[in-house]
Amino acid sequence: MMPPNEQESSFPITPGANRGETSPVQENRFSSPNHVIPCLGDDDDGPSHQSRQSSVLRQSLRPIILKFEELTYSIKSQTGKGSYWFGSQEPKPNRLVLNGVSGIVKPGELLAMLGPSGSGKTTLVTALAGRLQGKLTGTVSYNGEPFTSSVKRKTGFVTQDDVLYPHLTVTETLTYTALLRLPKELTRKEKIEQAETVVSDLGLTRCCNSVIGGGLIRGISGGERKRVSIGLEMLVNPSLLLLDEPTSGLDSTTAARIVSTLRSLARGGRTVVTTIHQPSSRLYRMFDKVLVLSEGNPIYSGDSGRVMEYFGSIGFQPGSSFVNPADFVLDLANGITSDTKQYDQVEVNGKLDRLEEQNSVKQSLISSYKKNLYPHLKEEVSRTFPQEQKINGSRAKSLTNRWPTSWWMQFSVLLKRSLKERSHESFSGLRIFMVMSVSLLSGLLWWHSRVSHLQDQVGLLFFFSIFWGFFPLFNAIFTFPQERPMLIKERSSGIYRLSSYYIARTVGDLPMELILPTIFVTITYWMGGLKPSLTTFLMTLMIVLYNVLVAQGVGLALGAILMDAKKAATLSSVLMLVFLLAGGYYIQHIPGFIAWLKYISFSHYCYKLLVGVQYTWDEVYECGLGLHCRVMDYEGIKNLRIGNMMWDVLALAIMLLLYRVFAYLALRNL
Ligand SMILES: Nc1ncnc2c1ncn2[C@@H]1O[C@H](COP(=O)(O)OP(=O)(O)OP(=O)(O)O)[C@@H](O)[C@H]1O
Repeated sequence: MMPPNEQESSFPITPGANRGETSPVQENRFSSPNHVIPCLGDDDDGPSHQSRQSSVLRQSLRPIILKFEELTYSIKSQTGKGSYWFGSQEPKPNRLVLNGVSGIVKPGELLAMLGPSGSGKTTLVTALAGRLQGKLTGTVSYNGEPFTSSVKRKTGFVTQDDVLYPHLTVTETLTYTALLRLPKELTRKEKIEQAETVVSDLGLTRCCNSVIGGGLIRGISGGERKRVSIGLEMLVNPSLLLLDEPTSGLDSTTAARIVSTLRSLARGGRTVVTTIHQPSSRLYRMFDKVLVLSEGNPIYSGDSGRVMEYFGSIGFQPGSSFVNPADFVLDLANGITSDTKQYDQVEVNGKLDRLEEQNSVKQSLISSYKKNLYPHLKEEVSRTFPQEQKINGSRAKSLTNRWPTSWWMQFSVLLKRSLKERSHESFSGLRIFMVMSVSLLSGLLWWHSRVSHLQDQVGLLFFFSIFWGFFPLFNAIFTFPQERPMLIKERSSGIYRLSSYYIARTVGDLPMELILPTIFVTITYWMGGLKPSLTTFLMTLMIVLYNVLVAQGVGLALGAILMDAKKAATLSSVLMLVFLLAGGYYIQHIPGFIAWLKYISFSHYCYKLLVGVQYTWDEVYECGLGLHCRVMDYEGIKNLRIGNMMWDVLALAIMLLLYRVFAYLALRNL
């Protein structure tokens, strides 16, 4: 038996009639405590009184009419033959992914894009969200405007893959985003309340304190994760909501709940567009309009309830009267007209005949669309609606505020979020154990080394420079490749400046990056018998920390430029090996033509500085029985050419700045 709610709204004849039956207030099932979507099957988890007052499912204040006309998008096909360097390269033909797709979606409507896998649904919804890279021809307009930053802020886009931080809880995820996305006119308290409202409206109350999870971390379920993703977009009460396969991988009940939420959001005056793979007939009935794609070509665009009537009118009838309309149109989009007929053909004529017939069915459907549906659609798209003119007035005002919050607010929220998300990593027992054990082991190996064993002592100083070059560099290379999806998602929604993110992200790593070397140097310096002077110890510590910051910058730059942790790790291994060899400890007489390598090695400058502060100019050591030599005349130290140490400090300062600028510029090009 179908629930009464769904019976009432099944198979609308026209979108207008469909909306006429149910006003936004009636449709908003979630404004009633009995209708909140439960979390993990919790049926009595109703929203609070406060959330009912300020529900995110409330009416949208700035409705948007979305129009798209003759959208065409092609990509270069990969032929796989030849390569740039070897053999001749065949010219790559362009492959059409979208071919003349048009449509109109008005506030209050829920449009579903249907089509077989690879038919171009994701490409189309990404284009409508203003995020498609490459050359798109045709026009997309939002109340007659192109995709401006003000439209961007009124648009919510939920991608197929949920991009969420796995270690944050549901509430934390929504609260941090609320603090970043909601305008500065709202107080902190109001923003937090808005996040709480989303938690309760989307039925996430029960799992609000559970971590999101992902990968190997156990967290909330797939359906809950999808609702969190929708909730993140709902925080700003978007006028236009675009979703890519929000129900994929979910059971039918959860999928129905999500589509039902989308319908409620549409009924609140929003324009909602979603792609969907294979909806059940129950889900199909919730859509107002459908757009069916076949290999990038539209074959139907219009009311969901008129699909069967339309295809019947052009000679395509379903095999049985109880067929799910979605299954029927998906078969047609694949060129399959009727199950029985199709399978007979396979057996009798073989694969080639079957493909030919499918192609001819698809061509016939494309021509029928152009002849019967497109002229009406074109006329509707070119018409100007009263709502469009009304909203244009607010454009100038909304364009003046490019960012929802101040730089400082963005920085402080991003810093807190980064510290929270990465606390498990920064303060991981394994990292602390590693540093402690290496420091104790080196302390024991160099136990109370004496100046007379000069080779050993400078070896310890060189070890400081190399170990604290490798370790921070390797930790830093993963930073941006790991963060890439989140950064792209949040930056394309115009939530924050790159500078506030960049500084927050690098500052967030500093406490642990600096605490660990401090512990290490403290233990190893005194155990290793280096100069027992507090000043020399503190200067040694400062130099090591300085080196850590430079190495971190190199790691960040490599990660940001390559955006691939594996490649960056390989490159940094080569780089560190070069720095190790050219650092001035192992090879004292590097051939002139390659001696420049040491000047680009930050470990070389660090090593020079460490030796420079450890020994004074007139310091002597026992270089033979009863013989005393000047430390500075020791072959390994003499070749370092220790002079004015300010030059070494300056060289490191330039590297510190330069590598971080490189990393920033690489992120700008993401
Ligand atoms: N950047 C790209 N590089 C190569 N091929 C692409 C690219 N973008 C899209 N395509 C191709 O374009 C076609 C349409 O892709 P799209 O992801 O839009 O399809 P879809 O209908 O969403 O598929 P699915 O339902 O499986 O997600 C596919 O054949 C895909 O391989």
